[in-house]
Amino acid sequence: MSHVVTNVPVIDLGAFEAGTPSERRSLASAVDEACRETGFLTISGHGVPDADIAAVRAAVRAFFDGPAEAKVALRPGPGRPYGYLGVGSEALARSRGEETPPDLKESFNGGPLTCPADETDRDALAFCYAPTPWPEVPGFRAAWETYYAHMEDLAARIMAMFAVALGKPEGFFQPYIDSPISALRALNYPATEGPAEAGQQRAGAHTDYGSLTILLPDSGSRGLEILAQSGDWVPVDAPEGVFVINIGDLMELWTGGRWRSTLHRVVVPPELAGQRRGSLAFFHQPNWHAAIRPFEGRADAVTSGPYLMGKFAAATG
Ligand SMILES: O=C(O)CCC(=O)C(=O)O
Ligand SMILES: [Fe+2]
Repeated sequence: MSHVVTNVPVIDLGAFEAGTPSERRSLASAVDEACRETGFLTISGHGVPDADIAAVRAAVRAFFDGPAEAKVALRPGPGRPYGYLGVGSEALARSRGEETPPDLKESFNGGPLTCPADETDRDALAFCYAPTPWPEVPGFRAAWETYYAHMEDLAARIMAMFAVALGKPEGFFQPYIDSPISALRALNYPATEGPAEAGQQRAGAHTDYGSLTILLPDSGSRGLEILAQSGDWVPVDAPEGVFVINIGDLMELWTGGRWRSTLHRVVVPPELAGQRRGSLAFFHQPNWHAAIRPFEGRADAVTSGPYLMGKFAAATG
C-alpha cells in the first residue's frame, strides 16, 4: 500500500479565540494548510456542553428505534427537505450526476429555527423555511433545537476563524451568514445484512454543498473516508470530544479553489458489517440570497439557496 499522508489536525477553537496574536497566526495557518490539503479538520475547545450532546443523541436514537409508522408519517412532500427520509430516499453521488443505487441510511432533517420577517422568496419559504415536522418522542424538539442553536453559533465562530485563516478581517463572512439556511440532519446507517448492491455505500462519494459541515459521529463509529490527493480513500476517525469539520462547495468557490471541498463517503468496512453507524451532520449554509463568487476576479455569482435546492433535488430525485 502506498504511504498516505493526510492532514486532519485538531484545532483548539477556544485557544484561537483567546490567543495572543502569534498564537492566532499559528492556528490560522494550520487551518489554512488543512483546508488547502483535504478540506477537513477537527475542532476541540468548542464549548458545546456534553449534556446537550447526550440529550440530542438519545432523542434521535429513540426516534430511529421507534415504530416505522411514526417515522414514515414524517416523510416530506416531494422536493421538500425536512422530516424523515427512509432507506432508499437519497443517493448523495447523484448530486454530482453519478447514477448509483441509493445510500444505505435513514435520516431525520430539520431547518432554521426562525425565518426572517422580510423573506418573500417563494422557493426560500417553501423549501428551506418549510416547518420541521416534529417526532412525538418526548423531549425531542427541545433537545434538537438546543443542539441546532449550538451548531449555528459554533459555525459562525469557525467562519470567523476561517476569515482570519484566509487573511481577511474576522467579520468578513458575517454579512453572508446573518440569516443562514443551515440544516441539521441526524443519520442512522443500520447494520447491513449481506452484501450491498454494486456501487452502493452508506453514503456515496460526494462533496458537501455549503460553507462548512459540522459532523459528530457516534463515538467509536467508523467508515467516513476522504479522497486524498494521492488518489487513496483515507479514513477520518474523530477522537471523542471533537467535531469533524469539512468545507463545502461554496467555501471552495469563495476561495477560488485555494481550499478544497473534498470528495468523501461512508463505507461499511467488512469487519464492521454487523454494526450500525449514527452521526449528526450540521450543514452550515449562507443566507438564501447570498451571492458567492471568488474573492478575486469577476466570475458570475452562485446564489446560496437555489444552489442548495438544486443539489438536494438531484440527490433525492
Ligand atoms: O456519516 C457521516 O458522518 C457523514 C455523512 C456525510 O458526509 C453527509 O451526509 O454529507
Ligand atoms: Fe458529506
